[in-house]
Amino acid sequence: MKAILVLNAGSSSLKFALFALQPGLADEAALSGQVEGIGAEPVLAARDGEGKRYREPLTVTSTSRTEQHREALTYLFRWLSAHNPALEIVAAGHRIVHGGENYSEPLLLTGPALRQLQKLVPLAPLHQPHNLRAVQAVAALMPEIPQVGCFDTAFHRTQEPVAQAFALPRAISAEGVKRYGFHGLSYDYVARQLPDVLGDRAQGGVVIAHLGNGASMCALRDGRSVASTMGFTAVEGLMMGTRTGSLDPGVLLYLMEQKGMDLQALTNLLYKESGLLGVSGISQDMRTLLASDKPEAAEAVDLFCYRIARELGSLAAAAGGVDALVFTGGIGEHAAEVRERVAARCGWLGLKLDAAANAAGALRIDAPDSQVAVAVVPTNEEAMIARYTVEVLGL
Ligand SMILES: Nc1ncnc2c1ncn2[C@@H]1O[C@H](COP(=O)(O)OP(=O)(O)O)[C@@H](O)[C@H]1O
Ligand SMILES: CC(=O)OP(=O)(O)O
Ligand SMILES: [Mg+2]
Repeated sequence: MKAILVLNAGSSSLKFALFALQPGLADEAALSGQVEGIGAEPVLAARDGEGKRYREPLTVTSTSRTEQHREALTYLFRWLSAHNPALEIVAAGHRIVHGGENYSEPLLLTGPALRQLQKLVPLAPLHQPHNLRAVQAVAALMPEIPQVGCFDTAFHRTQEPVAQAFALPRAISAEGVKRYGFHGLSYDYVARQLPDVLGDRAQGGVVIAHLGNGASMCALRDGRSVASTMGFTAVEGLMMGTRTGSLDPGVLLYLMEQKGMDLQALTNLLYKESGLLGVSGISQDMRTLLASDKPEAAEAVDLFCYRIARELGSLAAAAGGVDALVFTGGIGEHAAEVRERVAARCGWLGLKLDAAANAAGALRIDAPDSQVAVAVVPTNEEAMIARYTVEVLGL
């Protein structure tokens, strides 16, 4: 059977999925998984449509993250052809984090488009280079198949100009220095489920919190993005696994002037050394922090939840009121304690959780007398990419 290969390359992981090409493409992949721990000790973990699980460490020859990304791709292609003899890959779809000013729809990746996208690498250093490397690797190994790029920024292009603007001099804004927003494929997928989960409220003011390793929130009205916590790069907004989120820019000036920190040191600080990892000094992984009894871990989790509640207030204003709050992403879907602690700070909105439903990870977790609906909707960026790939190629 023919299949679509989906690749979603992150900073330390390479997620993949194979979707059988059939009428009414299923959200369930025939085979999916990820190579995680790239840059350290990469491991491939996967499961097939029948639920059979695979887990194997990769033997890599290099310790460099970039080199290991390359090795992971080669390993993955070999592994895929050994494990899916019945599936013939006829097209590939990729998550490309930054589409910049020009790309607001999924598109067939050609040489000129790839050169444009390469220019956006400095705007998404943790993602864009790996996304594009995956496209090159597929082109080298399967030159005959078409490849489609799906952009994380695209979903937010419906925002009004005022929501995308920085208060910068006009000449700088005119160069495209504005708020783009990210996690758009995730918001797109979740937004399409909302009518079933929320009924009429789906058309009202809805805030979706995508809480993964990277984390952001998006305000929607009539199912479209009106505002987002992430801006020009994927470092603005919420506190994340290793990223600061919003930071007074004066802190950067201070660190440059008083501590002599240069561009590389500040980039590492903003993207890799801060967030849950930096504040706790223990881990970037929410599971580890929730299980820890160290006060530093508790402080990190508390700041994470506080920042979400603060941003909810801001997004409620942008959306002209909030009828529903929706959690998604690894933390949003699985960490009941985080949802509970965020909700506890949002009582002023008339938001109340049903504690038992929340602990059970139910789809709707608001209490009967809550004025705001609260839901947990698992995201599926890979299924969204597969659908767009089929659409763009007319398969
Ligand atoms: N059962 C769980 N409880 C708490 N946190 C979880 C659980 N499962 C996953 N997470 C957290 O989800 C985060 C990763 O989210 P995910 O959406 O998979 O990230 P990515 O941005 O890499 O796609 C990690 O912080 C991890 O600890
Ligand atoms: C844009 C972004 O932050 O993505 P991720 O959550 O995959 O790191
Ligand atoms: Mg993610």
